[in-house]
Amino acid sequence: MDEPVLSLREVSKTFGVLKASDGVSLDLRAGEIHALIGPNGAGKSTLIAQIAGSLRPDSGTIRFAGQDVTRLGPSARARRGLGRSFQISQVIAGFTVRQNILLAVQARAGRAYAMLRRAARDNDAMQQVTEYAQRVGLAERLDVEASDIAHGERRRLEIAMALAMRPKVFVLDEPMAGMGAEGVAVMTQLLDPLRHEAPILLVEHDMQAVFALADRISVLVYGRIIASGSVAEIRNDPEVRRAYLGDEA
Ligand SMILES: Nc1ncnc2c1ncn2[C@@H]1O[C@H](COP(=O)(O)OP(=O)(O)OP(=O)(O)O)[C@@H](O)[C@H]1O
Repeated sequence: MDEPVLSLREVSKTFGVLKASDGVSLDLRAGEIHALIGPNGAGKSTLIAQIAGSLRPDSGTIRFAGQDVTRLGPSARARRGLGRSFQISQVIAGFTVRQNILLAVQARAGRAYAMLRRAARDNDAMQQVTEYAQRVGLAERLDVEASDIAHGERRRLEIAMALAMRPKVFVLDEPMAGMGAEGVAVMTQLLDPLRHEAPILLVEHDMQAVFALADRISVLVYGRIIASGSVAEIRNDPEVRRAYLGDEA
């Protein structure tokens, strides 16, 4: 089988006496959605920070696209296509939807923020902005400032921006957070086909969405992966039910 796009081996991180990551091994393969679930404080954010490069593991290795990136910082990883592609802070509130997506298109092209005005006259870039907006259902909202759009629209804007960056993997940190059932359904439909553009590591608390989307699920508890398998395997795993899922399975 091909080498996984992203591969963690025995990654550990300790804060004082607390083992936030305790020998975590995890693979993300081409074409898949791999969900990472677990209770609050299990160490999901700590793991994402180590994947993004903003936190250095104490031990273990992180390989990405065939290279050991364990010692690389966030920007070196981002340049290789390992973007932490789903951060709320990445949306600029005072910019319109169009300007925000354009920034992501330009960032991928490696051009600076100062080029924004000139880029606005760049037909190719503007064409791409329109296409990304259409894909996430924001074509009618292009001229609205990001601060004036609804929460669900903002999350869809983040997806458009993540798409525009064309990363080699998507690391999605709770994309359903704060959404009602309808928003979750819309977002689930949006994310579903994305796995074919780049595999997705999906950290998410909404179990309906996880069960609908995941090819594989890993369960993190107290910094350790206690189980990894298909949706059916995880739903039926007695230890997972006890530690996390309870009635939701
Ligand atoms: N910089 C830090 N210094 C000390 N302890 C930390 C630090 N970052 C995280 N922790 C601790 O590590 C543990 C794991 O936290 P983390 O935020 O990774 O969990 P999580 O699974 O993302 O939780 P949630 O689902 O609530 O976001 C927690 O006990 C947390 O208090």
